[in-house]
Amino acid sequence: MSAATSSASRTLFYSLTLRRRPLSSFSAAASYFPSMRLDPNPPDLIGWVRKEGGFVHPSVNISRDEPPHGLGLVASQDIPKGSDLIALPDRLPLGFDVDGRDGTEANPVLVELASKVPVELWAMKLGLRLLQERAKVGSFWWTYISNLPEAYSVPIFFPGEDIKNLQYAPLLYQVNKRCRFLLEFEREVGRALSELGSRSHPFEGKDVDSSSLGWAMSAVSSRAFRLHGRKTGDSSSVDTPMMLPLIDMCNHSFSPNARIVQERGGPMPEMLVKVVAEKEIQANDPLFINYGALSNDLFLLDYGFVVPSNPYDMIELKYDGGLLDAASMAAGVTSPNFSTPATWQKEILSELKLDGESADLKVTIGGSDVVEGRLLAALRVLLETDASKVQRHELSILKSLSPEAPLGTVNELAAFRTVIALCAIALEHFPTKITDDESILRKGVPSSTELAVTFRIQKKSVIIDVMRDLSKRIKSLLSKDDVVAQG
Ligand SMILES: C[S@@+](CC[C@H](N)C(=O)[O-])C[C@H]1O[C@@H](n2cnc3c(N)ncnc32)[C@H](O)[C@@H]1O
Repeated sequence: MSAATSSASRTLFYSLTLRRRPLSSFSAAASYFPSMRLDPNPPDLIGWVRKEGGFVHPSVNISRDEPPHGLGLVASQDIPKGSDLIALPDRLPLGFDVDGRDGTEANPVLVELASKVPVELWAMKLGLRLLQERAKVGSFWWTYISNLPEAYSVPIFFPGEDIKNLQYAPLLYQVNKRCRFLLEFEREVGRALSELGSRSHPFEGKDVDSSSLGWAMSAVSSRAFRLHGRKTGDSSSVDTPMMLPLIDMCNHSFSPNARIVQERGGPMPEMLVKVVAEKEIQANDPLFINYGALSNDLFLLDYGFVVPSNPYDMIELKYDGGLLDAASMAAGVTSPNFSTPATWQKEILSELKLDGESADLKVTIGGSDVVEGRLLAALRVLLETDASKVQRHELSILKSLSPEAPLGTVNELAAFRTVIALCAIALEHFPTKITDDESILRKGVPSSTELAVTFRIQKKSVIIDVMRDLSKRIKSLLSKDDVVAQG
C-alpha cells in the first residue's frame, strides 16, 4: 500500500494558464469572479424561458449572490411543497443531438470531432455543440449562452503552482489528463478546420483553442444534467447530457429544497423537464438541488468547488503488501504476512481483485464505507492463519464493516489498527499539516490557491475521520468481555 499522495512531487504539471493566451481565450480561475457573465449585461433569462413556452414560478428570481456560489435562484415569497418552480419544454434544453432551430442537420465536422472525444470526457462533446451555438450569430440559445459565467474555477485553469498545491496524486493525474487532452484536441480541431474543403465551418470561421475548449468543457461539466428517455434516431431511448437553461442556475446542497423531474404524457406529449419544490420554501430561501453523491475530487474537477465535510469524500490508496506489513508492525501486530500470503490467501486476494492479472489495486478509505470492503476483507484474511475459519464466511461478510467481527475480535483489532497505521502513513505523505494549511488560508490567497488548500484540508480530514471512526470501533471491541478472554 503506498499513499496516493507520494507521486505528487514527481508529476509533470500541465496547466492551461501556462500557455500564451491567444485572443480567443478565457479568464482563468486565478482571476475568477463567479458572477461575471459572458455578456456583462446579459438579456433577461427568466423572460426568455417564459417567452419560449417554459414556466417560471412568479416567486422565483435570479439572485446576484456573492462568491463562492456565484449566481443562484431564490424565492421572493413562501412557496408550498410540491409546487412547480421551473418547467422547460423539449425545445429549450441544449444537447449534442439537438439540431438547429431551423431543422438543419448536425454539422459533419462537429460530429467527426465529437467522435474523437474519449467517453469519460463526455462534457467536451456537448462542449463542442455549446461552442458552435456560442459562435453562431442569432443562435436560438444566445440569451442562455450570454448568461453563462465567463470563467470557471476548475483546476485545469489553475496556475501550475496551485495544481501542485492540491497535494493529492489521483486528482493531479486527472487534471493533467484533462489539460493534456485539451492541448492535443486543440491540434485536432485545428487540423479539422484547416481541411474543411467544401464543408461548412462549425464555428462560423472563429478560432477555437485549448482555452476556449476548456471553457466549453467546464461550462458543460458544471451545468449539464443527464436526462433519460430522449429518443434516438432508431427510436430507442438513452440517457443524454443536456444543458438546462435557468434550471442550471440552481446551486448544490446535500440537503436540497428542490429536485429535477422529467415528465411526458397527458396534455403534454413532449418531454418536460421540471424543478419541483421538495419542501416548503420560505421567502428569501435560495433554491438548492443535489448534484449527486460525489467526492470532492469530482466536485472540484467538474464544478470548481469543494464541499466541506463531504460525507462522500474519500482517499484513494494503492494496495501494496510491503507497506501493509510495515503499517501492521507499526501498529504492534506480530509477524504480519501481507507480502508473503499463503496460497489460499492469494486465491481470496484474486477474488478481491487485489492479486493476479485482472487486479485493480486502487482502494479507498472514507465515504460511507469508511474502509473499502475489498481492503477490509484482505486485511482480515491476511491476518488470519486458519484457512478453515476464513472459509466459513461469504466474501460479502468479510468485506462488510459491521459491529460483528467475522474472524474474531483479535483479528478485527489487528485489521483496524493496521488501517489506522496506514492512515498515519498517508497523512505523513502530505507535505503540509492542516494547521499549516489553515494559516495559509488566514493570510488571504488567490481563489485558486484557496480552493487547492481547502481541497487538501478536506482530504486530510477524511483520513483523520477514518482514524477516529476506527479508534471508536476498537474501544467498543475492547469493552466487550470476550476480548479479555481471548487476549
Ligand atoms: C449549475 S451551476 C449553478 C449556478 C452558478 N452558481 C452560476 O453562477 O451560474 C454550478 C456552479 O455553481 C457553483 N456552485 C453550486 N453549488 C455550490 C456550492 N454548494 N458551493 C460553492 N459553489 C457552488 C459552482 O461554481 C458550480 O460550478
